[in-house]
Amino acid sequence: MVVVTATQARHSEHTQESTPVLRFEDVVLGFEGVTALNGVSFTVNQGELFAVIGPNGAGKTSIFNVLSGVYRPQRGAVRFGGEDLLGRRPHAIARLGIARTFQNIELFSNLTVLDNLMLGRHHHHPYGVLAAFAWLGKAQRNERANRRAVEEIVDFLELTQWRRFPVGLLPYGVQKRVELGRALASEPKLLLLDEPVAGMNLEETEDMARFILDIRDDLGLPMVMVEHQMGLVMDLADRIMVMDFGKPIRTGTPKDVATDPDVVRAYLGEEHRVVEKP
Ligand SMILES: Nc1ncnc2c1ncn2[C@@H]1O[C@H](COP(=O)(O)OP(=O)(O)OP(=O)(O)O)[C@@H](O)[C@H]1O
Repeated sequence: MVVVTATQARHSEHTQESTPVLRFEDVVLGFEGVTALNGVSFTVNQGELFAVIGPNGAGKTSIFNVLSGVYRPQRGAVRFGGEDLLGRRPHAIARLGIARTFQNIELFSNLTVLDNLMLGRHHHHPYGVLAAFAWLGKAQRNERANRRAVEEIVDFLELTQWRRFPVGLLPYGVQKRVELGRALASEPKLLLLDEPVAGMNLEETEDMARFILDIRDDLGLPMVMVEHQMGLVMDLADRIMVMDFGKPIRTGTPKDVATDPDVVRAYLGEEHRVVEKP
């Protein structure tokens, strides 16, 4: 079972102490004359929501592109579980259990919600086409298991009323939720959220925030989130890494980061000082 019956431990305050699932070590990535990442290191712990923030061009998307195998850095190491990710192609990294959502929705707009989610499970078809003919019974059982898993995700993300609608007809916020569901459908071990609330209105943002917290708290799934909306990051993240010009300038809890003078100066600007919550 995928989502609801998953037996992962609920999120606890111990995330900081557990063994990291992801290690990004001294990564350097350059493009003809531009250094996108200049010695970036961080770890993500089991069950942790780790956010990356920074101004435009700071290197946030480059981190995601390295993690998902789109870019290969010139230096450094990236380890996920026991595996070295560098040099692996995107589909091989996806197979290891890293799923990603995109800034711009990447779904099949003329297919239904259910069909888009089924496509998210393509790693879970253990039989090739020929084998499926030979072992039709097993393939059918497999198909039924995939359908059950997809229905659990529909339920978890409250998509029931839209499940048979073509995705292209749905409100933007719901489409972003379907994209999140597609990423969950692959049963990832790490989820990368690329600006999950970009372009959303307040209600859609609040819904998405709730689902992100449910994923962390109910499924214990570690996440890396890039997001511009400072309030959301401060509210949701366990730890935040603040990037500037390809380098982390501070990594810590929202409180640590919000009160760090370098962060306030370099990124937020004095006039945008984050007011600490009581
Ligand atoms: N494929 C590429 N070719 C050349 N330069 C690139 C490429 N990808 C990123 N860069 C450069 O690397 C730097 C970091 O870019 P990146 O997209 O990672 O920043 P970002 O923090 O995600 O910015 P934004 O918030 O605008 O998305 C920028 O100077 C960018 O122009």
